[in-house]
Amino acid sequence: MLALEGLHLAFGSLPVLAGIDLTVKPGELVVLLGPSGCGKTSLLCLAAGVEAVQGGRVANRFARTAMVFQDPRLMPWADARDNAAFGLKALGMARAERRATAEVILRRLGLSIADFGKRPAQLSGGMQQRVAIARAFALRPDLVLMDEPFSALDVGLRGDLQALLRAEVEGAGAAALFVTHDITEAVRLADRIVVLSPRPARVVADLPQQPIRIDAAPGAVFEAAAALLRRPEVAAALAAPVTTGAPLRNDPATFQSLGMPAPAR
Ligand SMILES: Nc1ncnc2c1ncn2[C@@H]1O[C@H](COP(=O)(O)OP(=O)(O)OP(=O)(O)O)[C@@H](O)[C@H]1O
Repeated sequence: MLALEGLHLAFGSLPVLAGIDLTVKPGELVVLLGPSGCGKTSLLCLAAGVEAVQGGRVANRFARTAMVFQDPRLMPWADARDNAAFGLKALGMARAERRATAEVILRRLGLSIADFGKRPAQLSGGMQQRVAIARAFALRPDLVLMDEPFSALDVGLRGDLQALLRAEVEGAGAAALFVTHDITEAVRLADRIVVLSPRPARVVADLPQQPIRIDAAPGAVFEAAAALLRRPEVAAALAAPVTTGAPLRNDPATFQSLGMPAPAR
């Protein structure tokens, strides 16, 4: 289990986290949803141990933690296969086995054999992000920390990668803490959604979700997002209009206000 207890963080005089309590249990996909700049990346860096704890406690009892960033951070001189295999050398795996392991995961994530030998500059943004996800899952992590890994991608591609990511997390039996400011992404992925307030961040809601089938109609995603926004504390944290009691119209303008495309009629 990952347990964050009473985390406080400030950068100089700027308070960023104001007492965060959060747990991630084995096998659970927790989405951390909050407005831009509220401190989500900082929280993830504390959980990963790359930011020093100032106040509170981080206890990570998972055996192996991997991280995926918004920017794929691939080695520009290495091909897709060597990038995906990057962490395996440190585990003492021989080169042939590293490459074979990377190929299996790259294939699962939608790369073809013709792509394995390409360097990042020869791959699209979406393919680069697939390689970054492969690099993380090649380690066979039991916890994956993800910082808005799809936010630079266009909407259609994001849907594909969300589906692949969920399959990968479930296939590995891993737990995941996934940061986003996109409510539709949150409802598509989460077993649990933890909502943060604007900076300094506090947890305003911690809500179990009925996971939506990844191939569900856009209307189902809309309904789940709307249900979340009917909670005043969530709407306030995300600076969305409070929708309590008000009928949500199933029209393109309503979808647009939620940052998602309207479903095809
Ligand atoms: N190393 C740093 N030094 C000083 N200020 C920082 C540092 N890192 C982050 N900040 C500030 O802390 C606040 C929270 O940043 P953080 O990146 O954690 O937010 P976020 O919720 O991930 O934002 P976004 O959704 O835009 O990615 C921001 O105001 C940011 O400018």
